[in-house]
Amino acid sequence: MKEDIREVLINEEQLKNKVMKLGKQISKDYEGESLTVICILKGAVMFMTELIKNIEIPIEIDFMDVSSYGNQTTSSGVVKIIKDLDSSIEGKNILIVEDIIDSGLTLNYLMKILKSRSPKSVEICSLLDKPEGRNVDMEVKYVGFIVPDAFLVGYGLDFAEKYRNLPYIGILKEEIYLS
Ligand SMILES: O=P(O)(O)OC[C@H]1O[C@H](OP(=O)(O)OP(=O)(O)O)[C@H](O)[C@@H]1O
Ligand SMILES: Nc1nc2[nH]cnc2c(=O)[nH]1
Repeated sequence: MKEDIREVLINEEQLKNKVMKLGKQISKDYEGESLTVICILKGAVMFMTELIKNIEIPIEIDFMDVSSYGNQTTSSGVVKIIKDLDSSIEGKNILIVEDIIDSGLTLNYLMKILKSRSPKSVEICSLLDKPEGRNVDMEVKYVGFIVPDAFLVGYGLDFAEKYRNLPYIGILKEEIYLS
């Protein structure tokens, strides 16, 4: 796997520190409130499990799986729900946890669906934000790192389902996804 990585963009230490900081901020912002954390499968799994260890208020978790990329490196623009939430979110504070916002199409679609279910509030926490890729405007309350316009893998992010278990965020060599 390592030989397919052009450069380590964010190392384990940087990830750990940032996740800790985000967890503290979320704990402070939702103090005295209840919170449901929604993990968007599969890319956000590693981030979400680390993040919730750093959230110090009681939370519930739920999972949703949507896909717009398939095995491609650019969004198809068509977002498909593969797995919906298990529970109702009516009247609840919702925090959507994502690994990356690129075109914004996935979250734009998700926000519309979740807001139509009458939650008390919905906010987004994304580990990575790639503003150069954006096709739709998106308000993101919590962002870990602003990243350049390159295809990233590791810490949950994949290319064709591979590299998710790398403990850092790396830039994938172009010859891997162009071949
Ligand atoms: O802002 P966008 O351009 O919509 O891209 C962001 C989405 O792309 C990735 O999901 P993917 O469909 O690859 O599924 P995965 O999380 O299961 O890898 C990522 O996890 C985000 O959900
Ligand atoms: N793995 C991965 N998935 C993405 N989805 C949107 N942008 C990216 C990216 O850079 N890497």
